[in-house]
Parts: sequence; C-alpha cells; structure tokens
Amino acid sequence: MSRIASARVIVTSPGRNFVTLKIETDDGLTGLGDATLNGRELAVASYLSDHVIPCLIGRDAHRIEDLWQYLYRGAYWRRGPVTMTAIAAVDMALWDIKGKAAGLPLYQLLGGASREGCMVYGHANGATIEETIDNALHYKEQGYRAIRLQAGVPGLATTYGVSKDRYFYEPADADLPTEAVWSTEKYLRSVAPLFEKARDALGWDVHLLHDVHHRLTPIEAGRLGRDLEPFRPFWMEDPTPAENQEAFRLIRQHTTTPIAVGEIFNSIWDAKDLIQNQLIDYIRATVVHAGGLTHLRRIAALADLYQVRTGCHGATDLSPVTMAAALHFGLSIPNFGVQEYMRHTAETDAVFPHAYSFAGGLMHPGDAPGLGIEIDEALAAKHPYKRAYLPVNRLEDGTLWNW
Ligand SMILES: O=C(O)C(=O)C[C@H](O)[C@H](O)CO
Ligand SMILES: [Mg+2]
Repeated sequence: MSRIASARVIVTSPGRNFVTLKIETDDGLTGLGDATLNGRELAVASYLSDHVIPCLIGRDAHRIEDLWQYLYRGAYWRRGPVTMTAIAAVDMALWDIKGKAAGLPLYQLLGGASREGCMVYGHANGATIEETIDNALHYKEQGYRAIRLQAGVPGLATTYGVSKDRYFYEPADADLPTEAVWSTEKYLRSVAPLFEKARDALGWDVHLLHDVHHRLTPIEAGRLGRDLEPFRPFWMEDPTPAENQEAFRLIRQHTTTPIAVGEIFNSIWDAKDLIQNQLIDYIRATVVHAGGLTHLRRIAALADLYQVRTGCHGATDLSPVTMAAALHFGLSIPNFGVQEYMRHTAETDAVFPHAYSFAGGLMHPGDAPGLGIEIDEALAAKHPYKRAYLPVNRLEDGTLWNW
C-alpha cells in the first residue's frame, strides 16, 4: 500500500496561469494533476487546499475509483466546473502514481495502445482569409493532418480564435475582462468563403475544422453547417450553447456537417442525452474539467456505444499535465477521434518538462512511467500568479452575448 503523505497546490504563471496538484506517498512516489480553470484558477486552488487535501492524507493512493467516489459523492454538492476540476487533479495525480509504481507508461495500464499515435489538430488563424490559409499551409508542411481555421471577420475589430502571433493564442488577456463586439450577420458571411479558399489552397487530404464558440442560434447553425457541407469540414464545434440540448435536433435536421460539443462539460450527465440521441459526432470533454481519467473513460465508453468519437479540448489553458493525460487516454481508447493541440510556449514547457512528442501529425505520450510529466518547482516559483480573464462579447447594440 502507498499512503498519501502530503499534497499541495502549485500556482504558477509562465506566460499564463496554471494550477497543479502534487501528491506524495509515504513510499516516495509523486504524482501530478492539472487543476487549471481559466479565469477562475484560485477557486479550484482553494477547493483543493481547503477542502480536498485534508481528506486525502493517510489514504491508500492506489484506490483511485474509491477516492473518486469519495470526493464526488462525499461532497454532497455534485458536479460543476470547480468541483470536477479539483477531482480531476486528484485523479490524474493518482493515475500518475499508479503508473510510476508499476514502472509503466499510463496508456499501458489503460489497456495498451490502440493506435500508433493520436492525430492532433493545429490552429491556423489570421486577420484575413489569406493570412489564415498561409498559416494553414505552414501547419500542413509540418505534417499536420488536421487544421482548425479561424479568420478575422470583416467589420469586427477582434474575433475569437484570431491571434497576433502565428502559433500562440491566449484569449485570457487582461486583468479585467476585455469587451469585444460581435455580429452574427458579418460572421456568417465570412466562413464559407474561408473554407472554399482553404480547400483550393490545401487540397482535400487534410481535415479542416472550425470553432463557432457558442455564438449562433440553432437555425443559424443549421444554415452554417449546410453552407460548409461542400467543403467537407471534419467538424463544426460548439455551434450553439449546449445548455439547450434540443437545439441540436434542429441543427441536425438541416445539415450533415459533423458536430463537436463539450469542452465546457464537466460530467457524463452533461453529455449523456447528446450522445444517446446521436445529436453530436465528437465529444470534447477533457480530463481536467470532466473529473479526470476515471470519469472521462466512462464518458468515452458511453460515446463508443453510439459511434461518437472523442475530440478532447486542448487549448493552452489546459496545462502540459492535461496534455500528457489526454494522450495516454487517446492512445488507449477504441473511439478516439482527434486531440486539439494548441502549443504551449517555451516558457510553459520549461516549467513542465514532458515525455510527449509530435511527429507527422500524431502525438505520442512517450514511455516514461506514469504520465511522463514533471514540474520544475524552482522555475515555477519565479512566475507568480497574475489575474487574467477571458473576454466578454456584446452585440453591436450593446447586448451581452456569448463569447
Ligand atoms: O480551444 C478551443 O476550442 C476553445 O474554444 C478554447 C477556449 O476558448 C478556451 O480554452 C477557454 O479557456
Ligand atoms: Mg472550442
């Protein structure tokens, strides 16, 4: 038995904020878990330090399922992003410890590799269609088999997914939320031309993806999906906010463009009806925000019954610890679809040395025992927390909208 001897939360900001849980056992093993919830980081840090860590000390680190149930059922207050991110951090750290105890990379404990590597999609974006396609060509040259396209919308000063930098994008950009202006009409006019020109320039042997970022009504989403059909997108992501899941029936009636939803889901209960009614094609729930590997495996197993594949969220606010966990998970499950890969900066990678790697459009978690991820605590301490918020959106008349 390995007993949990200590656990602590490390908050660091190497370019952006990350919250990491480190668990140590009485037989000298350590495990890492990501607990980052963009823009609400300290709520999870407090949840862990004040309410979870005291319950962990002295418990058997190998009883992962039991500890998961203990934290989930035991809180009485179930679900929600803060709770499920905190549980995820514990779960990831315990799987890391189990892998290290076994001397095996985690994917071996999850059933072994089901494929050579995990196909990832990169983010091509630009202020104009031409700039976006130019970026996409660079991704293609690097071997990417799947590329997300987001272009600036003529008439809007800023839009989701478009960065000033070719490869790095950080939307949580200010210590109070910046306010952007949104026009659905302007946006809808701009997407089909982007995909048409992208197919001309990139050909048909690369998957093209697009994130709507929760901004449309169901009927608008149906129209966009239909307009994109000739260009065969891999998926249209978050076409509408997913609180109203009936909306997806309406979207489905109008388009065969595949739909990906779920990056803000935190439990199987958020995803169950969409999956069972086959209203989506890809489930984007992630290790860090959906209760860890233990819970995400349950979601993936349900999805597999309905031919829904995974397409886990992987923006830069999901730390390298989550990326490592996501790759072990993606390599092992039968119904992996694609993994988002928004590269971390060199500053972030230096704080989190890792065994995962990219080659030929695929990522592999590596064969180091456990998750294959470390944290350089001395370096982490040199990057103190900096409050940062995601933006908010307003329509042109000032109405608050979905960002
Ligand atoms: O990567 C994506 O698909 C996103 O939608 C990124 C989100 O805006 C980001 O992770 C919010 O923190
Ligand atoms: Mg998204």
